[in-house]
Amino acid sequence: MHAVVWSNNCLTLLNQTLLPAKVEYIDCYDWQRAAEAIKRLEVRGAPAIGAAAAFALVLGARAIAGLTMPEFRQKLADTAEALQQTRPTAVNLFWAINRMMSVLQKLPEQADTLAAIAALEQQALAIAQEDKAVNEKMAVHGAKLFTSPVSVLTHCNAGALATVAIGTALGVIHEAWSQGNITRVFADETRPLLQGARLTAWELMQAGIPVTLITDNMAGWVMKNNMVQAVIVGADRIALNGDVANKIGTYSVAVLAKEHGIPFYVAAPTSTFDFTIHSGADIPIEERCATEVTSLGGNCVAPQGVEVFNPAFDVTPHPLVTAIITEFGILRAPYNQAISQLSKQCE
Ligand SMILES: CSC[C@@H](O)[C@@H](O)C(=O)COP(=O)(O)O
Repeated sequence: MHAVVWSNNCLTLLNQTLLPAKVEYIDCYDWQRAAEAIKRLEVRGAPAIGAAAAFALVLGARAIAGLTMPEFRQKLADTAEALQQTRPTAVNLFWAINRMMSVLQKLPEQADTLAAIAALEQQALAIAQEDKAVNEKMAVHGAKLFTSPVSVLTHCNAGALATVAIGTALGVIHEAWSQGNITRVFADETRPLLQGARLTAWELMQAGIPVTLITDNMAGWVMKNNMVQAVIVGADRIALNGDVANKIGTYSVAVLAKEHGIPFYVAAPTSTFDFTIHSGADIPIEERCATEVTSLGGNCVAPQGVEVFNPAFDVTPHPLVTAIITEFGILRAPYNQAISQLSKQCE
């Protein structure tokens, strides 16, 4: 199962809006289709969005190969700008686009558009390849947090479907489970779009990891009854002070974990850290359309015309975060220090 695949100048995306009912792929031959897929959540999850946007830029570059180099640069900058508009919260999108555009700055003076396209493709492939390596390192570091068999709870989907490889939080779960230290995963269904029910439950069942699906409002009761001993989630953007933006509902889970004395872990690669913002207050929170809340499985579940608030993400304040698992190791409070140290390692 691969969420993002690049071959023969085509970006193939597993259509996550149809899972688990249908396993269908979308072949993107132009950047516009890839951008549409990001907006519609056909491809979703912070690292997967970043990789998809990188390949979308290669598609965009191929379409304008015949332009002069100055025109090519300008047009590709417009494409990058349009891709940045697709989803505002996951910083991996901006990180990947910036990495791609920096390739153009490093080209030799005499480089033509074909050389530029080749360099862009190499960079997109490197972004995808690195995500794989980073997932594996996080899994190894994160598994060290689990030294005896426990049940864990997760929210949304931070698995293979959200990345290029094994996932962030689910990568850690997979590794700890293979070491005998995770006995069961409780997956929040994750309203409104049910990434937990549709994607996480499906992924874990495919991997043979015991999973129990619960609705979001059951998490507190599950904790109260000692049915989970840790929470582990992914992230879409982490500020310098350790505040974590992730799928809406994550904040509630973190508050519940604190109340029940359960550790709350976040697994995220360095591409999910925004080293330019000081706190979660600076993280743009995507708001999505009302119909995601007023309908369920295509059926209307609310009165026509009701006012709706539909933030796709929330911010968990850093005091609620027990540890952040990265490819470089485990970060703990004080996060300001740990994250500024991390930013130096990434330079
Ligand atoms: C490794 S993915 C981490 C996050 O991107 C994930 O938890 C999440 O919130 C995804 O939201 P989505 O709206 O499905 O893109």
